[in-house]
Amino acid sequence: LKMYHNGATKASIHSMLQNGGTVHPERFTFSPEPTIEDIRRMQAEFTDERNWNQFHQPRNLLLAMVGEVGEVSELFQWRGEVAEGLPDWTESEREQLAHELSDVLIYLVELAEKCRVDLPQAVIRKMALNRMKYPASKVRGSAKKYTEYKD
Ligand SMILES: Nc1ccn([C@H]2C[C@H](O)[C@@H](COP(=O)(O)OP(=O)(O)OP(=O)(O)O)O2)c(=O)n1
Repeated sequence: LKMYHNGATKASIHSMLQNGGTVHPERFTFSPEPTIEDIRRMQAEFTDERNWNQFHQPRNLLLAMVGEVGEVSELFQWRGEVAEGLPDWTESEREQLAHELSDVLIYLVELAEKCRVDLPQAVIRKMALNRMKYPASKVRGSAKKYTEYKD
């Protein structure tokens, strides 16, 4: 792994540049685009152009997504624990991971579309439920499931 000044890596420098040059190597954000709706539309165009909609029923999309989750798992198996930022991974391994995670997302987004779940809004609702179920004041620093909390 190539290290720059103060142990910064190529990935952490990329994240610094992404974050307006501020030196917070631990901070990471996504690009604002494409949105989930952009991804839905791009995949719809991809399948339309190939007349593949006939194969893309919800159950098939679910199986395809789970298959791609398996491919993500393959990249992590037998490695032992992997630290945040994947410091020991090669550029090629990182790119493979980016591909497999994208496959999972593409199928997830299309599955949600075919099930008529408005995914971005569903996430907002679900996160509101999560916050109610796990009040920060009550659960901070503990990973217990909500059923294990008394009062
Ligand atoms: N019937 C299909 C086949 C592929 N794809 C798209 C969505 C995924 O992003 C990607 C999946 O392609 P592959 O099934 O070829 O899987 P991989 O890209 O993971 O290749 P491999 O299984 O060889 O690693 O292509 C799709 O929408 N519908």
